[in-house]
Amino acid sequence: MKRCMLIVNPTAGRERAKYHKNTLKVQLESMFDAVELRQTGQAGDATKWAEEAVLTGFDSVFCMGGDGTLNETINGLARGNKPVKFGFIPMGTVNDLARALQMPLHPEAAIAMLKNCRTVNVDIARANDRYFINTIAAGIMPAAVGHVSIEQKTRLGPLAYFLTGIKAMQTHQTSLFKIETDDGQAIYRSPMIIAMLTNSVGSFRNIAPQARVDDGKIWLAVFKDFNYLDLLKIVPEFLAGTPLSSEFMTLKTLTHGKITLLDDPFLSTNMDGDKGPDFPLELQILPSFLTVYVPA
Ligand SMILES: Nc1ncnc2c1ncn2[C@@H]1O[C@H](COP(=O)(O)OP(=O)(O)OP(=O)(O)O)[C@@H](O)[C@H]1O
Repeated sequence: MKRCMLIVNPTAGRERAKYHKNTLKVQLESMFDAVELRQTGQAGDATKWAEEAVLTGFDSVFCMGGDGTLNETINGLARGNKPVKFGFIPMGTVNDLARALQMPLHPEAAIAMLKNCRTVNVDIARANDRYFINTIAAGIMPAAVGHVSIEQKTRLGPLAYFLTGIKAMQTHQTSLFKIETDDGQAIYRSPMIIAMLTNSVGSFRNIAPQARVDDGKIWLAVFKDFNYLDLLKIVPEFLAGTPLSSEFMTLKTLTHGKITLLDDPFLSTNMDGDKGPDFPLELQILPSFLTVYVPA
């Protein structure tokens, strides 16, 4: 018997799940013998339930929510560590994974897509004792975007994060990072570092446009400090989709590595849009770990 667990965050995406969860359940009932719908009541539920689904022999786990719910569900699947297929209906502000997988961003269209879908294998990565599927970032910009309000997100969408981040960059705060990889170690003073698995970061594709969801690589961007003239050049280019040049960042790939903060013990990280683990970060790619439902 093929069973599917459906995890819904009722608070995600300005509480829109209530309009779509029953349509999704009906669609899943046409694909599986049984569908178990669970609604999260607090942070941590999605991880706990996804792990339970793996350990109790479910065929697939679906989630409906923003990037935070997605990250929690993937953490449960990774902890369970057995092959269980994963599907999701994007309901957040940015939805980087959906963008990277060319999935419809509107919940109705994403549910309809399941009528004609296939699965692909997608990399995830571990950072210390947690897992991510899009990004782990640290520095002045990621710290600022953690404070974007629901009103700003509603009004501006992903642009709310971009504008808040650009404003924060003008404080010119930098941190000293030591980055150790197979190629050796290097020390950088930087306002921001981003380790990413997909080509979509905060909805933009300018940082690592070559990144593929299954390339087995972590793409690490270490940004240079932007002055006012740099920003005048970068912002219009960035909004037009031009890839960011090496004049403004160092981009490298790794399969595993360690990032240590040398001068600021209080810098926090942002992982898939929510608070991530603290430095030092031990990063490890898990190639093609996740089997994900995507458009056929
Ligand atoms: N019932 C609940 N009440 C409050 N918070 C919850 C509940 N269920 C889950 N959460 C938490 O809500 C957090 C935010 O959810 P999520 O990121 O999915 O939506 P979102 O904030 O609307 O999306 P985005 O940040 O992309 O706009 C999750 O990290 C999760 O831990």
